[in-house]
Amino acid sequence: MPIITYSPAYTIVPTYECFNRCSYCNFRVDPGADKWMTLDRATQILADLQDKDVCEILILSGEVHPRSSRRQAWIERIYDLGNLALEMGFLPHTNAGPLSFREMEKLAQVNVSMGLMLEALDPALLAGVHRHAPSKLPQIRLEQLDWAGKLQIPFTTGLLLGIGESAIDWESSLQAIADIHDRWGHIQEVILQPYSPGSQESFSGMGFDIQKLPVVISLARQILPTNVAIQIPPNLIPNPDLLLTCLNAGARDLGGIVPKDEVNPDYHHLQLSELTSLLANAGWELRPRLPVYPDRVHDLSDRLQAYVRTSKACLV
Ligand SMILES: O=c1nc2n(C[C@H](O)[C@H](O)[C@H](O)CO)c3cc(O)ccc3cc-2c(=O)[nH]1
Ligand SMILES: C[C@H]1O[C@@H](n2cnc3c(N)ncnc32)[C@H](O)[C@@H]1O
Ligand code: MET
Ligand code: SF4
Repeated sequence: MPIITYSPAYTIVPTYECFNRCSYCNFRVDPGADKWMTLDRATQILADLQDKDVCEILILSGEVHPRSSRRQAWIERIYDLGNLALEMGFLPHTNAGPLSFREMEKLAQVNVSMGLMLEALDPALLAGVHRHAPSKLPQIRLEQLDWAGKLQIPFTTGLLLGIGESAIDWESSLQAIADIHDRWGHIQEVILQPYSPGSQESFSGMGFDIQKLPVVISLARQILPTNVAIQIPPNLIPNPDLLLTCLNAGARDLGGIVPKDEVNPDYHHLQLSELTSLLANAGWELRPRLPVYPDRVHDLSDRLQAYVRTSKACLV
């Protein structure tokens, strides 16, 4: 049977505080308004996960301003959380927004893959949903993808669909990702993420017309090199038939299946057993994977490769 993958994951949030205010965000709180995740708390959480089928620790963070005096402590905390996860047998994947080259290099030491959504290139968004989000400048994000390539970090990026971008923009954003991948070969997957309205945000847009997702997947499959997988989030796709149509259009990965989707807390995942039988009935085998794809493991440091080999490798 042809294979569809997912990553058995758990999300740790170093902080929800974020100096950006993307108007579709259901995650952020104001700077200073939450307590950062402590290493003690993370140790407890990870200890509770030891006997569960979890391999990836997704470290997803709100952002401290690059010129804030708290920036360095924030990076240190994210580094320490990654290191702790490794030492406790898990494999971290961090997405903490744009980083300086030095910061990226540092966090790469304790992550088997990292990520940053390109989202969209359309400059119109800077007057729309990204009006108060300096981190979402397209040039900054393209530069991040390029730096990640230079550092040979196995990388996840993607498009956020339905935030006011034009349909032409899907093509140019995908082409930009393909071009960077041609240069460095480090993009392991591209997420096609339908913007999904939640209860906390200020935007309250319509959400992406989910019926169009298969079309965007076909477009992505035409533009992206074959060794870049297309990831779609099953909890944001409201009916099983449409999910199967997306797979037929070329999506091959369902991303992190987590107990709580921190970005879209209003959308729950199906039970793994339900998802497995849904796919099996349509002739697909659902199989767990690591947060680093097999063909990218050789890019990791010896230390990280050793962790990959001895991780709870629930899998492989
Ligand atoms: O559960 C989620 N996982 C998200 N992930 C995690 C992803 O599903 C997995 O961590 C990767 O596939 C690595 O295994 C992201 C990873 C990125 O690098 C960039 C963006 C996202 C977005 C989400 C998300 O909205 N929800
Ligand atoms: C982690 C990634 O999640 C995406 N993101 C942020 N808010 C939403 C939402 N309401 N719906 C879908 N995706 C979202 C952003 O692109 C971010 O980079
Ligand atoms: N702040 C980062 C970004 O937007 C990651 C988390 S978003 C909820 O790229
Ligand atoms: S989407 Fe990310 S950058 Fe934007 S406000 Fe939310 S946490 Fe901050």
